[in-house]
This record gives sequence, structure tokens and C-alpha cells, in this order.
Amino acid sequence: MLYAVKMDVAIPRDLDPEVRAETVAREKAYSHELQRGGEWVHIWRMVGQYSNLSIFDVASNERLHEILWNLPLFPYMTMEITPLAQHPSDIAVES
Ligand SMILES: O=C(O)C[C@H]1C=CC(=O)O1
Repeated sequence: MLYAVKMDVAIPRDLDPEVRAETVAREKAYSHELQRGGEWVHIWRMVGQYSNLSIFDVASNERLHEILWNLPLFPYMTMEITPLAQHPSDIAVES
């Protein structure tokens, strides 16, 4: 199942810089692990924003929830989640 997830990050300005750096580093490692495992298919920076647009390919709603809930930056994020379906005009799936 494919999902587009827009993540907007808003880390409080007064967060301890060490906590901030450590949380961002854990987020990066967690993201890399999921990308290598094939569930986090794309991650794009949204120009001019501390936001990304990501594509996930996961087995279920529950699995996506688990992945997102465990993001180290989850407490500082707002997300918009859009389930994706094949488009009938996609030449990759045309028969
Ligand atoms: O920077 C971001 O967009 C937030 C987050 C998502 C993955 C990652 O490494 O950082």
C-alpha cells in the first residue's frame, strides 16, 4: 500500500541544542534503516520549508502508523497522509 506523507517539522527554538542534534541524528538513522528496507521509498525536501514529502510502501495502515509514531521527531511534526492508488493513465501499468 502506497502513501504520500507530508511532514512539517517545528522543533522548539529553546530545545537544548544537544538534544536537538541527537534527535535529528536518530531520525536520520531511523529513516535510512527504513529506506534500506524498502518501506520508505522516497524522501524529498520541500523547497524553502523544514518539511519533506515522503512516499511509503507498507503492508497496512497499522504498519504506517507504527513507523510514523516511532519517528524521533514525531513530537515536533505535523503530518498530512494521503493514500495513493494507481492512475489509469500511468504507462507503467497500462495494458
Ligand atoms: O528533515 C526532515 O524532513 C525530517 C526528517 C525526516 C527524515 C529525516 O531524516 O528527517
